[in-house]
Amino acid sequence: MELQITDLTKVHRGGTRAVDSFSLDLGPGVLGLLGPNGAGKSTLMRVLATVTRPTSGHVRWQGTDIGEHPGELRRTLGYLPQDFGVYPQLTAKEFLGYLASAKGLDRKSARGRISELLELVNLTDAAGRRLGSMSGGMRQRVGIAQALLNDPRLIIVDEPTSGLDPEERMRFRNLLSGLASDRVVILSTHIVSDVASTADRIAIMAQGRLLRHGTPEELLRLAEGSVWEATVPSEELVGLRGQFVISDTTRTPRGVRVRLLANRQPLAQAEAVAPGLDDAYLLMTSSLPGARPQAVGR
Ligand SMILES: Nc1ncnc2c1ncn2[C@@H]1O[C@H](COP(=O)(O)OP(=O)(O)OP(=O)(O)O)[C@@H](O)[C@H]1O
Repeated sequence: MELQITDLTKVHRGGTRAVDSFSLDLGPGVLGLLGPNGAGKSTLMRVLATVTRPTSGHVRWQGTDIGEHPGELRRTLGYLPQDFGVYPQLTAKEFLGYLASAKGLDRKSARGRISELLELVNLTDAAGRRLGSMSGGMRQRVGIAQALLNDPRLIIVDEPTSGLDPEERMRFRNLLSGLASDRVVILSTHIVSDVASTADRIAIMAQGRLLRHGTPEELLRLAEGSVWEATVPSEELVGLRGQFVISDTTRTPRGVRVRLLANRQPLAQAEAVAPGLDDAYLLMTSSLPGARPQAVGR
């Protein structure tokens, strides 16, 4: 099972180069696609899901070029777009039934599959509830159920945890990683904690380009030696922000505990600490022209 993305570029009408010479090969497992808002993640997901065509480059699924044969991938694709629209008047079961028939499943196998999926996403008891009356988290779970109707081998989910509470997020992440042993799962997000625990590999994207790709451990190793902590009087914080990328601050009775990124020891009292993925991500995205590291989610 393999998805090959080769030199992919998408220029939107109006000239925005949302995806810029992006190449990556993927096998089974969860790929966390991380990038700040506007990095081009949704555009890339839409090209991979064959919703929009690239300006140039190729995507191959099991060796077949999906530009020439989109059906090869569509048959085995589960896609949860960022702006997943629902019909508020339909119940979860009716909605899934409607999509199952749109995907060509016959009535009998659709019925069995829908019960299975409602069970998987923990919505069996809410099967008869109208989508309009559900919480954001419940609707997202209906969204993942619809993406799984055709037992896809390639699952693409775009910013799936926005609007979910922490418990729902965790359940959603566990659900996806449980599916990934024999499927290619791509999860795009700007929230590092969404991918920190579940992704087998992480790709960091910014300004349409792939900045880095590797296992979480490989990305952490790149940040080793660049993360420091020091306690400073709170009035020094503003000055430090002007000089360094600050990855975290915590108030303590003795001042502010600051976590910051620097190539060498930034302050006499600073101690080197082990990097987290938040730090690694900040390090890779904060040096970009026009980057606003404070906007990076945690
Ligand atoms: N249909 C479109 N027409 C023109 N420009 C677009 C279109 N869709 C996206 N863009 C632009 O392309 C760039 C990348 O947007 P995209 O939505 O792919 O990024 P993203 O990483 O998914 O960000 P977000 O998390 O905010 O959705 C942005 O500058 C955006 O304004």
